[in-house]
Amino acid sequence: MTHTARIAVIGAGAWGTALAMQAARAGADVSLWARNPATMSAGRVMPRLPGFALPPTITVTSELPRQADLILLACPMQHLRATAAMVPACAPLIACCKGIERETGLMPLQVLTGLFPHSVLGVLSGPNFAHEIAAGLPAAAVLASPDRAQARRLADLLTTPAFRLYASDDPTGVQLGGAAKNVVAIAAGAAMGAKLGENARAALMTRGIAELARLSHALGGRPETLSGLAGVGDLLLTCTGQASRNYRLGLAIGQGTPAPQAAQALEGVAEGMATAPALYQLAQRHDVSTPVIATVTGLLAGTIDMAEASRRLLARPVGHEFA
Ligand SMILES: NC(=O)C1=CN([C@@H]2O[C@H](COP(=O)(O)OP(=O)(O)OC[C@H]3O[C@@H](n4cnc5c(N)ncnc54)[C@H](O)[C@@H]3O)[C@@H](O)[C@H]2O)C=CC1
Ligand SMILES: O=C(CO)COP(=O)(O)O
Repeated sequence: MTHTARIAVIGAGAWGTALAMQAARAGADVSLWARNPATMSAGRVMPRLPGFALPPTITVTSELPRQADLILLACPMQHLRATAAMVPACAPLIACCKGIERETGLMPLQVLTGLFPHSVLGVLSGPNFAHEIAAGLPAAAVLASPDRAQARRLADLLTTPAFRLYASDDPTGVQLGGAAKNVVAIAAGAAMGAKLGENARAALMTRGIAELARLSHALGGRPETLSGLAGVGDLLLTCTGQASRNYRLGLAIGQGTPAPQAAQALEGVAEGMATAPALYQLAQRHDVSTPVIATVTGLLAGTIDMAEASRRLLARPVGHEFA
């Protein structure tokens, strides 16, 4: 008899809820840890996923897992450390958030490694809007872990025909892709909000990928990862999909709303807000030039406005494309 995998999802935001639904579809026995489980019961519409009712196959709980085959951490990046610290090291842990820790400049796997030095660890990332995953629409993503065989084994636990989870042993490239795409999406949204045109957006996206490539190279990520699902794939989705919160944050800023008000008006977390300054600092520490990330950081901090942002990027010397 084959064993039914027990998957614990920590965090009942949009992404945690959608991942719990996906894990149930993959045949797992699923528990979903919510900070406020009273708002979630079988058949009731889920708070962070309007239009979707909680399937009866998912157990919502305020009890942290004591036994599991896989734990998915699906909280916002800036709460990963505190959330993970509550979880017993009883199973492989996968960080499903995208971003850089503001205070330390660390990526999700680095945060987890500090807390769980002896556990199997990984990250999950890719072009995935939660509401589409919840609806069971076709999608693909990457599960990366330093050990290729572990990555494949864990990815298999969540894979279904409609959700194609590829394995990778380049967590650095995968995490940088997920972090940077949110910052570039703010730039893309701002360009559209300020009516700079589709050409400007395409240029920002492409130059954003060039910044990501330089940063990833400096930090030991592999170039092919950036052309994959967690790199270009997610950047394309987030810079063009109207459902993206980071894109919508940029759109509002481009239309003249100050960043704090624009962020407050959003439903849910826009990770690029905290990640932009963290990524910029990381780039500076490694002597990597990242003008798009620097400009977004200035826009978010309110130290420059949209006109100055545009002026600064356009005033840069035009050299060789891949210099
Ligand atoms: N929503 C999406 O389409 C996708 C989101 N992600 C990533 O998943 C992560 C979580 O995002 P969402 O689920 O969309 O968030 P969300 O915006 O739907 O919900 C935020 C969640 O954070 C929780 N939270 C708030 N304060 C907290 C605290 N102090 N400690 C712990 N948890 C706290 C809230 O209870 C809520 O569950 C982010 O890193 C995001 O980039 C990744 C792929 C898709
Ligand atoms: O990560 C996402 C899609 O892959 C979700 O993007 P937003 O966080 O910008 O909504």
